[in-house]
Amino acid sequence: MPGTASNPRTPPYALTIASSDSGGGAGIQADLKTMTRLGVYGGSVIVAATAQNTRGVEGSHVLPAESIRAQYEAVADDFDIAAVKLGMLATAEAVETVADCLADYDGPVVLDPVMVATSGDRLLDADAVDAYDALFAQATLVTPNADEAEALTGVFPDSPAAVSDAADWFFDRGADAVLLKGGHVATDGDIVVDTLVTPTETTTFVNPRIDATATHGSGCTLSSAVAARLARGDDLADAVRRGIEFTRATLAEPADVGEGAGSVNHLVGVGDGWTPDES
Ligand SMILES: Cc1ncc(CO)c(N)n1
Repeated sequence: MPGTASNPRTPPYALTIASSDSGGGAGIQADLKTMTRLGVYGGSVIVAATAQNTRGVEGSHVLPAESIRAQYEAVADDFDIAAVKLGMLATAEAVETVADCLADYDGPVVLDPVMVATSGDRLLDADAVDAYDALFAQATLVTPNADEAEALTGVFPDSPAAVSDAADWFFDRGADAVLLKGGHVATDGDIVVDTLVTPTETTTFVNPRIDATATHGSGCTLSSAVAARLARGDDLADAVRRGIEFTRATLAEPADVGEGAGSVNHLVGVGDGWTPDES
């Protein structure tokens, strides 16, 4: 039901805790665009401001822990947060601060363990990886790509047995579910297999591979789309399926912006955007 000025509608509210990509294709910018496209009101806690474009990461400035905490408290005090997405957390101190902020939060948490940008630049300090352990215990879903899964668990998830072993590593640390993304895994035939694993169930999502070079922002988009669908009340498997569908749409018609490989296109299907009612 559309709202009116005197009787506003109440959209679900989701929060991204992640870092700014000045270029706009990944990070907080991808998260907020995705949440908007999926009908969710998005808020943000900015951990670091990266100086970044489609070619690479030029620099990164991490906010002080008290500023990260103050942003979270301002949001948590005022909004009913229906889901949280976690992206680039930069340092061990920031990871610990976020884990501490979320200790009392009991809604769904989608944790994208961002470590390296598509361009190859590091986004997480090496000594921050151990600090993640405190966050896995709070995660409803962890969404590693195959390289992140290997860096964390020691297992490259390119077979059902390896997927199961990698997932067990996250379960040992208290995660409720893991989505092992297949985009970085070579397959026979042009398909991508993403596998959602819970301690009791395994669901595979098999899709034709999109031959995309403009993949910047795809991981951020998927994890925030899943968080948005969870905020809208989907169960986990539906949220993941729809998150994959939206991400595939943004990959299939990439945005030709910047001199680098380009970005996923959050404007897919938007046309010229909102226009005033001229009638
Ligand atoms: C800020 C930011 N978050 C995440 C990614 C992952 O692509 C990126 N490149 N930049």
